[in-house]
Amino acid sequence: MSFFKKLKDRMFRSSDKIGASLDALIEEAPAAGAEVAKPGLLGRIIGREADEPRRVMDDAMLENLEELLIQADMGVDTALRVAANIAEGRMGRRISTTELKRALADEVARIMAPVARPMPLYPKRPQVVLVVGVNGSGKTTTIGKLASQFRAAGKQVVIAAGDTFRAAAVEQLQVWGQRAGVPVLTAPEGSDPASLAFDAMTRAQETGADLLLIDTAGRLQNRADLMEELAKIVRVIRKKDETAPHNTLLVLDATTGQNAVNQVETFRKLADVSGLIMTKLDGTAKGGVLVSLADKFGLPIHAIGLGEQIDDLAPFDPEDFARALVGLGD
Ligand SMILES: Nc1nc2c(ncn2[C@@H]2O[C@H](COP(=O)(O)OP(=O)(O)OP(=O)(O)O)[C@@H](O)[C@H]2O)c(=O)[nH]1
Repeated sequence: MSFFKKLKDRMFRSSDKIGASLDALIEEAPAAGAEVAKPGLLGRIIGREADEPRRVMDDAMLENLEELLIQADMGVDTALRVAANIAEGRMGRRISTTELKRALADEVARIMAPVARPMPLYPKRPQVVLVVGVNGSGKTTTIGKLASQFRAAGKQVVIAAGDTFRAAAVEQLQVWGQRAGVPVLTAPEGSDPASLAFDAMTRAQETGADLLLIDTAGRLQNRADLMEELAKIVRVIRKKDETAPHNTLLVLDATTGQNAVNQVETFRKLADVSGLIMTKLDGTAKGGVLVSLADKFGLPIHAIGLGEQIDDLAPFDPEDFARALVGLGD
């Protein structure tokens, strides 16, 4: 299945997706003084763009557009700038829904293009990938999906179950390891995650593994503890390879909307985040938060999660994402 098809089928299933709101923005009764041209009968039947409803781009419409983008979790700053860019050169003109969607998709794709980058692979063996994020963001699932993809690409992968505080998390990772056909190194519940990371590093080096994926705990209640724990893992693996970790991936749950912005801010203080993976983009109307993140932080978005199955991790394609986000067809 193509990326776009999967995105379109799965992403933003919710009925309040941006596309529907954009349709309503043009079609619904506007504020007093604004003008909407109703489509002719033929236009309604065959749905030609020329016959679509149109609305004059004026201050009221600009304001509606700003509100819509803020509600779509783009964040206030990004929403205002995107709306202003769309209005530029269009003020006083009657525009159709399709024109509005295309203009928005172009703006979104322009913001997203620089951050759409796959996780870089380095000539390092093992390449150490530290995976961070709050509990429930989808770390375990994402590690399983990544392991499976890298394995399918011929890489030898080892997983370290670094969330030693929760037996359930370790068990879940073992299940994903089995599915991906990748060994999962574990340690007794409550033991030191850094010591497990060191053992995993040793094993990965001895066995000539290409990649070592290290899961970490995600409790944010006590930031100082978490920071110390992550710092200790990094210190310990650097005893074996001073350039490690080579990637620090922050896994974010798209359904949390603007909360994801706070998580990036927090985790950037806790660890040297090198890239993002956004999970659960299927079935949420909050995909706009990716635009906000790209605009605010410029961190690479390596992949997106579109479901709970092992092959539901897709590379991030800015144009397809933008079209799916605004509800444009192929
Ligand atoms: N729909 C959907 N669900 C996802 C996706 N990624 C993860 N999930 C689900 O989200 C839930 C949490 O995922 P986990 O991988 O356990 O998250 P975690 O960050 O490891 O959480 P802890 O194990 O609590 O630390 C699970 O029910 C997953 O199946 C996704 O892309 N789409």
